[in-house]
Amino acid sequence: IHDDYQKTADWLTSHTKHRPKVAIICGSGLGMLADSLKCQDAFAYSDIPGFPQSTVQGHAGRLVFGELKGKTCVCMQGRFHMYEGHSLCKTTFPVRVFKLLGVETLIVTNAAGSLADGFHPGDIMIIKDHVNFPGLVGLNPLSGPNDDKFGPRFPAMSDCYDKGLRCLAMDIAKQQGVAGFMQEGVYAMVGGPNFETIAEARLLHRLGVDAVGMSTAPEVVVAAHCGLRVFGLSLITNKVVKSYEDSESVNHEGVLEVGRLRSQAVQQLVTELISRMEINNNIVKNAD
Ligand SMILES: O=P(O)(O)O[C@@H]1C[C@H](O)[C@@H](CO)O1
Ligand code: HPA
Repeated sequence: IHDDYQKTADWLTSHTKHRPKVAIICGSGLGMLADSLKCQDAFAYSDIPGFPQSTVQGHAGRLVFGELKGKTCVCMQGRFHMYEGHSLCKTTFPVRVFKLLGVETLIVTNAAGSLADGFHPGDIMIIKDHVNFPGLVGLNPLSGPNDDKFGPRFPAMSDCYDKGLRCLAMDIAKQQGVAGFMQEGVYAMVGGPNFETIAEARLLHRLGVDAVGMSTAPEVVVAAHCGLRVFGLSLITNKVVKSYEDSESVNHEGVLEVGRLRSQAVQQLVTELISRMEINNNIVKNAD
């Protein structure tokens, strides 16, 4: 299996001069982050050996290499979800490829519905921790024989969202004047693709979940397993309906719409975070 990741990494290394230290996974409607990379090399997922395909609207299906504020990055414009029918190994495949490419920091973004009472659509939540519901019942990308080359059989998950990066992001939000809609909280992954019933929403709320979505946790588990530093952001695109009296209902178009509305704020925050984070960067000259 290690060979499969290595083959993809080798193919990418032979097709771009960029040697990224930071990888970004863009959530629903947040793919524009990739457009701001300079000196781009972009590949359709369908052209990359071993890569799965994106099937969800709002996930373009391109891997973009380039520079952001002088730092070399690789950006997934579109991610893979369990509900698309991919195995968890496939949904997290790019994370191990990034590791083999020399990436040290993974930034994950997603669209999520809020359960916390003080949260509102348009808020940006720094992910402090997650509840991996599929993982709790054995649907875990690390299931099966452990690959010791990536990490240990029983990895700790008690500190998978880097505290230093969380603090830095909050400082940056204050400086950028967007602290008013910044939050920090717990993200829970459910399998999807249906949105939650009211009883499910109430259950999640009681369990202390602040935001719910259908991705991210498996990627972060695989990243933490292989020693990547992780930073995560949820864009709150809707309130999860918790009352039988509430006539509102959520839909994917609405999710994408809030993504468009806040895309610039998310982009500015992530750009500044990358610019200010410490990495052993090695920009390759004359990459075009
Ligand atoms: O890829 P993310 O987690 O941002 O996508 C969310 C969850 C579903 O895929 C979709 C629902 O609108 O957005
Ligand atoms: O309300 C939601 N539930 C699950 N996933 C989501 N992704 C965006 N909004 C939601």
